[in-house]
Amino acid sequence: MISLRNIDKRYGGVAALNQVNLEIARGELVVLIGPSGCGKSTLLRTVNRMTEPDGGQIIIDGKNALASDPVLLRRSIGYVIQNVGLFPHLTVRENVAVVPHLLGWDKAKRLQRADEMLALVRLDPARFGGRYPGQLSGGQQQRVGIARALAADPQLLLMDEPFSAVDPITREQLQEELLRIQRDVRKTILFVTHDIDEAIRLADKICLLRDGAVVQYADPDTMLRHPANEFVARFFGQEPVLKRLARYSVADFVRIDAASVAAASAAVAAGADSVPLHAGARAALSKLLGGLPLLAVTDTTGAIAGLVTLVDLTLAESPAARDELAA
Ligand SMILES: Nc1ncnc2c1ncn2[C@@H]1O[C@H](COP(=O)(O)OP(=O)(O)OP(=O)(O)O)[C@@H](O)[C@H]1O
Repeated sequence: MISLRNIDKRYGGVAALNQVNLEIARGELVVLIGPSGCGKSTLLRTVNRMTEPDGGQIIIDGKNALASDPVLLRRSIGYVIQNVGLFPHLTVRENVAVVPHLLGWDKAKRLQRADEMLALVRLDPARFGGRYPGQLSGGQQQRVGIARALAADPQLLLMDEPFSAVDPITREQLQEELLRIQRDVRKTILFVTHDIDEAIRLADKICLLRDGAVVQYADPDTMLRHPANEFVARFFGQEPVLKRLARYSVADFVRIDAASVAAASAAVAAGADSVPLHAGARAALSKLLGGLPLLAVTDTTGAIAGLVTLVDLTLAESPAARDELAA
């Protein structure tokens, strides 16, 4: 889908990008990560030519992107940034319909498309479509940003720290939504973040940059288990097994046999804490590390579905550990 070949970009004496090579397959979600100033945003922005590289080739779907009209190229690529950049004087529905409008779709079609996209990001079009961006929370605005980026059905989506301006709980919800949307619509996504857990949770592949160059490009498991060098190992830090938990939810570990459901019900009746099935495994782990023997797990209706324990999350029962044993 995308081939970046020998991309160079210099600002004065600084090499922001230095011979970057990257192959991204159709439908893959690739996260760019690395220390501040390593070139993540610059690399992302060369793909839609908001930054023109000094050298190298960008091939998108077999076409030379550096030879195409940059305005048309940008319209064909979805783009989501940190503070969304919604137009304050347009309604939510009109904001989502901006690119279809630029592409000349007729009004009925583009408004219908906007409503479909709002529903996709779980904003009720009847309730939110007519509001103005200033009447939404930060997380809701971010959802509108995603709906807008998807409105013209681009195959490629560029996301530059899209979730970094929201609180941690909203951020987790948005990550969950993005994974769900990705299961539904499968786009090729290039995603910049500073957040290691976010990278591990979302990425099919992580590209770790340093001083404008690619240090390692691999799936998160490989990156954590087989860091290419000391820099990669230090960047991802301690406890790689726990970090890999970021990719899993409580549903991957829950015990649902009758005895477990009974034990969980008794624990809740005695005042024990619970987590929903879709909660992240790391969130459950931090509760358990607070000294709880078990956590009850609830389903979408709030009914008790089973339980998880510390052992479930950290030892051989975990999918991560099973992978390790199988490897
Ligand atoms: N317009 C510009 N003019 C001059 N230097 C620039 C410009 N844009 C980026 N740079 C420099 O290029 C390098 C890479 O910047 P870039 O913004 O791509 O890094 P980043 O990894 O996205 O950083 P951060 O994580 O801090 O957002 C940095 O040294 C930066 O100072």
